[in-house]
Amino acid sequence: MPLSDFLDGLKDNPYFGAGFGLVGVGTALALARKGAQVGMVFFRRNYMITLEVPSRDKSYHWLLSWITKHARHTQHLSVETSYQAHESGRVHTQFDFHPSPGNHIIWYGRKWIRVERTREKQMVDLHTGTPWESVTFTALGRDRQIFFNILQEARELALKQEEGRTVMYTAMGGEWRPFGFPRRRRPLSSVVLERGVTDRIVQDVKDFIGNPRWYTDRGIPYRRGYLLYGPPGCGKSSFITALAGELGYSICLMSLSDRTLSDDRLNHLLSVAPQQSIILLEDVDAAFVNPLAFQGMGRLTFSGLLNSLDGVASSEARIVFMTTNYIERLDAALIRPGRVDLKQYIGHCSHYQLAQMFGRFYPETPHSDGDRFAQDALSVHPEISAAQVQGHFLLHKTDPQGAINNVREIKE
Ligand SMILES: Nc1ncnc2c1ncn2[C@@H]1O[C@H](COP(=O)(O)OP(=O)(O)OP(=O)(O)O)[C@@H](O)[C@H]1O
Repeated sequence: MPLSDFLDGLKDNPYFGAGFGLVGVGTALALARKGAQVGMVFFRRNYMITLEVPSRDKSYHWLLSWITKHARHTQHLSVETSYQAHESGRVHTQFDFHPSPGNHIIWYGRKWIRVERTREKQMVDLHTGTPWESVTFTALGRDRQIFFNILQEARELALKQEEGRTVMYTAMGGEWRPFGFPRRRRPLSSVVLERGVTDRIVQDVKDFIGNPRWYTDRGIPYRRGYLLYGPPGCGKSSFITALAGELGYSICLMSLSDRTLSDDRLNHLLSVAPQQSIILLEDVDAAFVNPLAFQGMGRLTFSGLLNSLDGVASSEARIVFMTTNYIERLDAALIRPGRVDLKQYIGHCSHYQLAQMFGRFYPETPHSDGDRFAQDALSVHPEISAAQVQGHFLLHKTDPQGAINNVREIKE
């Protein structure tokens, strides 16, 4: 049979005709899909711009706050809880809301912008030990300026939040992360220490910050160490927070009893601490009861700590504050000059402090009331902490006479 007759025969076959039609439709669909994909890629390449910001980038956290502000109506949030328990039993908790992973649409600069926050379950950022994250901004058009504007605005927003505030950083893996929202600066006058103590330390720190040349001319590392010691609740941490506020510095808070801390990590953290910050090592005795004992605890060694402290040097003023309730437990090598240049005992309230605190809390009362309160309180409780006194005042918020008459109850 000639070929043309054979093909005519196939055409007339109803089964074959239907199959041919299906194949045709399938092919057309596949082609259309491919075409759409290619078209989309072409469109993306030529008419859309994207910006990816990985979580390791400095602007990542600024941008999350920016997105929170602009995606105000988003119903999909994730929470970032900052929690810190101190040896003394104090606990800080803070909840920050951010847009959850997924897509968010934002109207900005007369454009719709798609913001995609992704979190990789399989990938971990080795620096911080947290899941790898990124945000990607996609906008129509080819003008990158919009991304510059967003970054700029996010930075300004973050700086504004920090204005007049003290930023607290905490160590996350190998880097410092802001912990909670920046706090309102605490005025130095709100922490009442023994007469002359505040001035002594503030003067010393200001002299240090103001005289970098003195150090460089003599080839001395530009750093200064402070140790505040004494019973709990007497104002060590509060004073350091207020001092940071006074200087316009932030605080990098670290606990040496953190078991994941190694010599290398400590060294690294101290060398990458943000500029203009006070490094605060709280409860230093907790990790170093005895230099031999902690070799089994984590991988931080006593000599590692000493090396890290000695290595802390930069052209920026580097200030390290340590606090402890038990100075007698500290190894002499840790607190020798060069590592600790100024030691200050912050003790139980003196007559002077009690009268001052009374006057600050009840400003409308005469001096003599403050004196009477101080005298009565000390006669009943010779060793009393400022935290206890503050608690007592809070019980008698609007009743100064009640605070005086009930001094016996203070410790309860
Ligand atoms: N000298 C002080 N003047 C005013 N308030 C104080 C003073 N000392 C403590 N307080 C108040 O008591 C609370 C606890 O104080 P803070 O944490 O500063 O004590 P601390 O000495 O650092 O204690 P710890 O040794 O337990 O860390 C804070 O709320 C603080 O406001």
